[in-house]
Amino acid sequence: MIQRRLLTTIRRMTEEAKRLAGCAAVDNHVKNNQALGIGSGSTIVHAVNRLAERVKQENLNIVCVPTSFQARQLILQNGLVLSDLDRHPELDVAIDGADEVDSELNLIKGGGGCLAQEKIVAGCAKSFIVIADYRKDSKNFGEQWKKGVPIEVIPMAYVPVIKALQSRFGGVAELRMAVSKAGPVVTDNGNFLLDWKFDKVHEWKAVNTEIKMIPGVVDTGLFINMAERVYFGMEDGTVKIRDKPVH
Ligand SMILES: O=C(CO)[C@H](O)[C@H](O)COP(=O)(O)O
Repeated sequence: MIQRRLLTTIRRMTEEAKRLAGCAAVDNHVKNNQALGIGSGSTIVHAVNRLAERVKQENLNIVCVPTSFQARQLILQNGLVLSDLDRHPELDVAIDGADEVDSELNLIKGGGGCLAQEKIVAGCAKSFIVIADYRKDSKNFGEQWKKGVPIEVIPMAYVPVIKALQSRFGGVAELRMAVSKAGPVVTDNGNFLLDWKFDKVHEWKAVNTEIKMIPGVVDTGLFINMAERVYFGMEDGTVKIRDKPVH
């Protein structure tokens, strides 16, 4: 009973932390006449709610490019203007969640399986802003996020890619299985997902490039040197801002 209450309290606190991060990012980065990239996951829901509120209150002229089927639904359900990269290949800001953020502001993304479109959209934005709760804040990858690096692969290549990953970089790579469907998770692009559980801290920029060179790999959940700023919603109700370090 006490344990259940504690779990409910933690869940509520985490949700509030996500909300605070999402609102802060929208309030600080969204201006009139912008084209925005809309990320995927549970944290972005709060950002889109806040965006819809501001668009209504301030009569803003905003178009939104989604990173997934979920993001598209969110945009439509909130009465926002849906666009795409054909019409808006240059975005002012992209806002998205993350599974883990390291001290250099590199990210692991793709826990929700949308990494390929998320990376394309983030790459089209002048500013890529990340929103996350306090559990995502790490010095090195793997400290907080234990599910590995998601990697999207062409279905016919999943076994050779698993073999290549394990022999070149160690660790264990597994095909992500669906929960309410028999068989594997299929991405919005019709591909499979691998979760590569690495067993050491790597030089992530080089590893990302090498993984992308394996035939059959569509993209990785490693977002290296892409995020400009991260908003962390904290347990105490504050928001911590972290900018990309200047070296
Ligand atoms: O990369 C993602 C989906 O592919 C999400 O942004 C990431 O998994 C974070 O999700 P959440 O906000 O639910 O913690």
